Amino acid sequence: ATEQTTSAGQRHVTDAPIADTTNSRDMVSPHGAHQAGIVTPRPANGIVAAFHVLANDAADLEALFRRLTERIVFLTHGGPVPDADPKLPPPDSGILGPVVPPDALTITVGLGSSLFEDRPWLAALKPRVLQRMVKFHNDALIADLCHGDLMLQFCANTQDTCVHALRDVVKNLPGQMVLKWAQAGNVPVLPQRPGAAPESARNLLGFRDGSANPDSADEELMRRLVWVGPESDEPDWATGGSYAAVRIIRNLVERWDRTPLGEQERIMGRMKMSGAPLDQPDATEAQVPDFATDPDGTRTPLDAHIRLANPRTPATEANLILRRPFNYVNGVLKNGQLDQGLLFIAWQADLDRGFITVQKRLDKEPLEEYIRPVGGGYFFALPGFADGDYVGSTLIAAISPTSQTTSSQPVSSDPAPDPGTKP
Ligand SMILES: C=CC1=C(C)c2cc3[nH]c(cc4nc(cc5[nH]c(cc1n2)c(C)c5CCC(=O)O)C(CCC(=O)O)=C4C)c(C)c3C=C
Ligand SMILES: [Fe+2]
Repeated sequence: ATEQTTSAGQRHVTDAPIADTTNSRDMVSPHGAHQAGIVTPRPANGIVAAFHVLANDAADLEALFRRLTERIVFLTHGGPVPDADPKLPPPDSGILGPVVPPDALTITVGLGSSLFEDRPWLAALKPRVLQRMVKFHNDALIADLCHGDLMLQFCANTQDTCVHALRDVVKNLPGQMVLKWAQAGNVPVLPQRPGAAPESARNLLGFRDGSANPDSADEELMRRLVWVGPESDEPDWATGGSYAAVRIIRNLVERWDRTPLGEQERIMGRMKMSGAPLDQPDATEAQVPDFATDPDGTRTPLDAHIRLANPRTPATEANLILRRPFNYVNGVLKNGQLDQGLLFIAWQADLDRGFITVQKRLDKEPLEEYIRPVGGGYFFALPGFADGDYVGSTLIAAISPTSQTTSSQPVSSDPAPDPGTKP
């Protein structure tokens, strides 16, 4: 490294990258009626990590949730790391230095269907439409990249902060959960022109992604589309939660980059550079397409991605989802192809009505030739928690004392007890 002296007389290593600290003091509260990281603004970086949970009874699960909450509260607020004793492993990985910045970090906790199904004392409390993700038409699912008892979504201004938080959780909850898979991603931060409407970030197919997303700042809309409400058919403990559909979707970028621009635009249903809908090509990405006056698909093909995903009929209003994806770049596959894609994350109040219905409409779409879903899962994001409370407390409170008396029995994946012996 070359060194130079700054005007303040300090030595400065010029070829060492210096993290952009402009926004490192941004703090997103982890507390509230809903967990952070769902309708809070999406920062530039994210990681989704899925875990096996080792809890065998309600007390174990409560201890896990309480420990996780402690880490979430510390990491999202930031602060000095504890002093290290040279004779012991350091309490912090040190990646972010002696003071952890909040950096807009959010950590969102979701539960997979296996957590409930594998534990008789939890089974009755499973959210109504929480289910194991099953294969869709174009999926080539890799078992090691799918499902999980518990999912954490980390979002922050920098990837270092997400990595630091993941390492912290893994280190601080040994014996409570074991990492199964993780996928990192980011969205390009575009320079915003002063006074101009914000523009959506681009995905790795080069298109703006997010143009027609429901407005996450519209509380009434989010109440309808994203949050499980008290009037729903869900168990009471789930009020304030939300369903996540996570999909790791490879983009076959070499093939896409050799596809003519006009074909790319017909596949998506939007102009590549501006994001305008094809039926109003001189408009902006904010323009709403008018499919009703184009019933034969002359302007927007009937099988265009946006037309299938959202036909914009009164009936399909119920299927709207809140997308919060990240792009991922994983290097090179064994066959020499670039391993890049979309870490698709969508939030909804009802998984069947939302993601699953939309994905069924997208099955066999022309875009399938250029994408391959390889992983992911469905998770239920726990309701929010107040300062002093812990994430998952409503679920723990709902576990009936009778089921807890049998709770020391092993989970179903362990050998069944000998029927001839008394517990
Ligand atoms: C099942 C849900 C969806 C999956 C999976 C999905 C994958 C996927 N999408 C793109 C690129 C774009 N999608 C766009 C819009 C869009 N996509 C979905 C759903 C899924 N996409 C919806 C509901 C919508 C909104 C439709 C509308 O309301 O008009 C767009 C257009 C811009 C935008 O509105 O965001 C792009 C571009 C890729 C590359 C991809 C898989 C890799
Ligand atoms: Fe899409």
